[in-house]
Amino acid sequence: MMLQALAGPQPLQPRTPDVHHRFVVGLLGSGIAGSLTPGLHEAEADRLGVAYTYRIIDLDALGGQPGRSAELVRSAAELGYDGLNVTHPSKQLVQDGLDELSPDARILGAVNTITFHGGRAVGHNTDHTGFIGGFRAGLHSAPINSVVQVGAGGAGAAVAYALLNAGAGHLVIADIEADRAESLAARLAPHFPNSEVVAARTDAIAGTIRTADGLVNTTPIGMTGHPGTPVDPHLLHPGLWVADVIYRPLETALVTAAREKGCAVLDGGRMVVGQAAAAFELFTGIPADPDHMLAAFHRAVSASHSDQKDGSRR
Ligand SMILES: NC(=O)c1ccc[n+]([C@@H]2O[C@H](COP(=O)([O-])OP(=O)(O)OC[C@H]3O[C@@H](n4cnc5c(N)ncnc54)[C@H](O)[C@@H]3O)[C@@H](O)[C@H]2O)c1
Ligand SMILES: O=C(O)[C@]1(O)C[C@@H](O)[C@@H](O)[C@H](O)C1
Repeated sequence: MMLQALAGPQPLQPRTPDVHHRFVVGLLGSGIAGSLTPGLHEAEADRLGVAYTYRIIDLDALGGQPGRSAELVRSAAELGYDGLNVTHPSKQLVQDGLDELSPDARILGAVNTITFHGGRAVGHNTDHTGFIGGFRAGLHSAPINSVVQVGAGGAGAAVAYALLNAGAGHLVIADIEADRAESLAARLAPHFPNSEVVAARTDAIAGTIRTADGLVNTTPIGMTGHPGTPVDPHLLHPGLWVADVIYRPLETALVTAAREKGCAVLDGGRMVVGQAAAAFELFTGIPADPDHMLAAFHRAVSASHSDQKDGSRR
């Protein structure tokens, strides 16, 4: 399918609210059974008195074929869904099922939110707005003149784009797969002529971290099943803010080490809440409140910890 770009800058285009409508949306991806995003949307809909159903469209349960992503987008449109969130491994693959892409999603080459308004499937990206909204809420006016980012995958692209959009002056991107960092830096640099975006080897960022304003982890290192820290904790210093996008767990080894060093710290919770709040507004046309959604997120995290404790006692 030939994709059209939406004309001009178009951050978020909410639809006109309709109080009598029951919204039906879903999350398309693999390994999503434990995702907290459906619960975040439903809690916000309940709070606002909006009739809302959020379904899981789990590729694993459908035979595990990521190649079906675009076909499933078209099926959801035919079935009357109002929209979809999209996650790994489908954020690129769904694009063949779309009519249009927002300018941001086009630059990022990744879609995490699809709206089906007026018979057109439009791909958006709320990961980058989610990150920067959470960053400003959690770290306030933290400086971004010089930032080191480790990880240049899907989340890394969104975070780098968000930081550059917010005016980052010098952004160093490192990835264990050096070509990923190079291609992300090369893709973003032309869109931000007033910023310096460079790729660096992971073993060559120590000096930059010592003088940087901030460090962001967008690798999976520190999430459940991927223990450790993406950089040597000895490089952290009190003048550095540290952000981690991982939210399972919220308290990663990097977050803990950064707190111990006296760094200002942001965990991955606000980004996941921010992407969900922006997607909710795109789906419904009704503004979501990120603070209420953050509270719902923390309740869900606590509940899942209690379930795990109960399970381990049984
Ligand atoms: N908070 C949120 O809203 C949010 C959103 C998306 C992803 N995430 C989290 O972000 C993490 C990354 O997800 P993704 O979709 O970008 O994954 P991805 O696989 O697309 O990208 C991860 C990147 O990290 C690199 N990497 C791995 N180990 C490394 C190391 N030791 N040093 C340097 N680079 C390394 C990989 O080469 C890859 O390029 C996951 O933990 C995911 O759960 C959080
Ligand atoms: O919470 C998740 O499961 C998500 O996968 C997180 C992130 O990938 C978002 O872009 C998706 O909308 C939802």
